[in-house]
Amino acid sequence: MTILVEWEDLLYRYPGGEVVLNGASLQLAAGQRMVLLGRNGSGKSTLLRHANGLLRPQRGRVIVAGQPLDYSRAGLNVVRRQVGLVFQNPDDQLFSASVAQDISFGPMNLGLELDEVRARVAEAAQMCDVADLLERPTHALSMGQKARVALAGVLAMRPVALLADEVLAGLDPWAYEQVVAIFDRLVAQGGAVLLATHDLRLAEGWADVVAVMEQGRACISGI
Ligand SMILES: Nc1ncnc2c1ncn2[C@@H]1O[C@H](COP(=O)(O)OP(=O)(O)OP(=O)(O)O)[C@@H](O)[C@H]1O
Repeated sequence: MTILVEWEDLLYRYPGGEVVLNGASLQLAAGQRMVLLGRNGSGKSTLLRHANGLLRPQRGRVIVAGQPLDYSRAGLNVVRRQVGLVFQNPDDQLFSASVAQDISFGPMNLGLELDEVRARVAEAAQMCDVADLLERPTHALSMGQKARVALAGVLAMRPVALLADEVLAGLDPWAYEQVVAIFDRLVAQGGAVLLATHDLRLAEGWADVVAVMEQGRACISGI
């Protein structure tokens, strides 16, 4: 079993806040569909934000594709190609004027050729069904459209592990099924998907592994 992302005994306290992660350990393996459950404020997003170095633990370590995270700019560039993180609130993820610019932001930052960037943007936009929105300003989208654009921006980086925070919450049933199919495709290609969610349907019907955040730790659940 190839472990793509490993959280090892993390301790994390937000500046001036309380301890959120306290001995949190979890492994996400290639080919896994994992759901992370837990009450509001239990630390699910905080755990996810450690996987690509957005947060740095005060104790413990994060290992991606066998390498402990390197928090230098170059190191974070490498890890952000491997681990894609979709935020809970798409407004935290969308910055550019247009949808096309937003989806191309990540691939442009990788320094890819323009043709390659265009191909990736077209592919990701088509997968997420936002191809007809490419010229639209991001601020003029509905929440469900924003969520799909944010996902397209992450997919355009072609991550091997995709971590998403409540990404399915605001989607209509049709878009929901479509996004689940995108996750399944990534898993079938040897990647892994971890969804932080309150959606028990996903835990019961979709996940291979269900983890629960409680008291600063992630426990693998039997359900
Ligand atoms: N930027 C921040 N600064 C200080 N405290 C924070 C910050 N972000 C989150 N917290 C606190 O850390 C704790 C864990 O938050 P987190 O967002 O990780 O939980 P969650 O399990 O994802 O919650 P939800 O299900 O509501 O999305 C909460 O008590 C929250 O108030």
